[in-house]
Amino acid sequence: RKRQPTKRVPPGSLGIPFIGQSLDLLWAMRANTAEKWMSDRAKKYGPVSKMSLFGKPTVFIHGQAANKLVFASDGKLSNHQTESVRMILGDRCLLELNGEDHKRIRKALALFLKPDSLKNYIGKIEEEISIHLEMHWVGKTEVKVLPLMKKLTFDIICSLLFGLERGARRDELVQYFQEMIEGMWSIPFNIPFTRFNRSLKASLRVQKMLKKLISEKRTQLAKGGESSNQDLITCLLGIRGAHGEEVISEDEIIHNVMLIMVAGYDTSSVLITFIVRVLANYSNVHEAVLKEQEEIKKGISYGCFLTWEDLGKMKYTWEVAMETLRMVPPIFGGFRETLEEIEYQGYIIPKGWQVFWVTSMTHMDDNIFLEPSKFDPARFENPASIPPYVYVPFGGGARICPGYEFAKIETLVTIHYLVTRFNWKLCCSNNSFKRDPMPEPTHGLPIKITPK
Ligand code: HEM
Repeated sequence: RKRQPTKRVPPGSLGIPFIGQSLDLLWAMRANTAEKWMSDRAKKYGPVSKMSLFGKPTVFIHGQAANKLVFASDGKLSNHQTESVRMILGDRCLLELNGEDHKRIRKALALFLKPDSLKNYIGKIEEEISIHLEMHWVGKTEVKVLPLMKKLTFDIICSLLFGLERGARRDELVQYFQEMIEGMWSIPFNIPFTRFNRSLKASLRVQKMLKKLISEKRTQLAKGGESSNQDLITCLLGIRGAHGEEVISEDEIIHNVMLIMVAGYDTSSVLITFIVRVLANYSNVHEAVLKEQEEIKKGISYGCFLTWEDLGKMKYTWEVAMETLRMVPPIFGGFRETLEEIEYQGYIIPKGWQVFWVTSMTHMDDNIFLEPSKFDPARFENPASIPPYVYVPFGGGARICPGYEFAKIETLVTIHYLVTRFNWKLCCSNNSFKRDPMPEPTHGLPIKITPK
């Protein structure tokens, strides 16, 4: 009788209980060798391997088929964040929801984040950028780009998404918020004086502030005070069911507002910072971006804002952004959890295990992108030529980033103002960066600037 081949879990080691390979990966991220660490594992164990990350057995898969499995198998995989992310952001945020609940909240967020709504906010974004440049760039000879872009994107989020004006309250929120995000990718030991413990405390303070904000917005809404150009919180409070009841619970609003803060702040600021670095490193790219933006500037009358049509003309600038995202994706990768035992490439992935996908594994694959280390925006001249599930800076499938258009608008408008108002060069020749977990250029990318 022929023996059935026994199914095997993938090769690899789960390492020391609970800690596994978490510290190795975090160290590699901080040394900017995480991509190498992952590809070394792939060379050693093949396309599917096991390890233990952030307290859970994990299978690392990569390549086009792996991305397809992660992004298009909603019934077999649930979204799953590490324990630290769940405890800090809350269990009602989109990242933790699946099925109907996930659809309901995404639909609500899309009401605000869809291009038709965002079109109305370009002026408000420009206003924040103008104030930012006057305060932090004009009259300076040297600036650090990353911290400034973080400040700018946080201000844009506060103004557009929360309707929170400049002042002491915004400053207090940013301080707690920064403490909160520091422990998101850490081992969830809730022991005093650890990063994780500080993050949890800061998360409670942020939640308290948001509760108060929501209560104020609810009162305003009841008085009929808000109508057009509403902020995200007001928009979510305004969604009503058949009997006039609120459809999104208060916890859901708080947890998702915190998620949007996190998801929208670090990502876009990193993208804009790395575009600034690209423009300093490649004069031909800088010239082409400047030419495109100067043309658009000529068409804007004095005192008027950029329009949706103007953004549509920024084709080359967006190709530069896409190539920057290919080479330095802000999101390193992510996790899913198996809802049932899955068979993949001859191995089984047991129920309840984490599946780990990594963005750069297809972005830097020379079978997909020729000469992947070369910066070449022309790869994106015809986006339809890029095969599915290989270019994934915004993820894919049902969980593809809902903030894509928002990120695109703030990036294009910021770059428009930076290139048309300033010249710059890098202060340090060191082009390296670390991940924490977002990419951070050395010293936050100091540059010397001169006004045009
Ligand atoms: C350059 C900027 C950005 C990048 C590269 C980016 C990247 C991503 C990626 C890769 C995912 C999917 C993660 C997964 O499948 O596990 C994601 C999800 C998400 N992003 Fe973004 N993002 C950006 C900006 C934004 C902005 C500006 C917002 C909000 C205003 C936002 C909100 C979200 C949310 C809410 C999710 C969760 C979606 C879900 O689970 O259904 N992102 N983002």
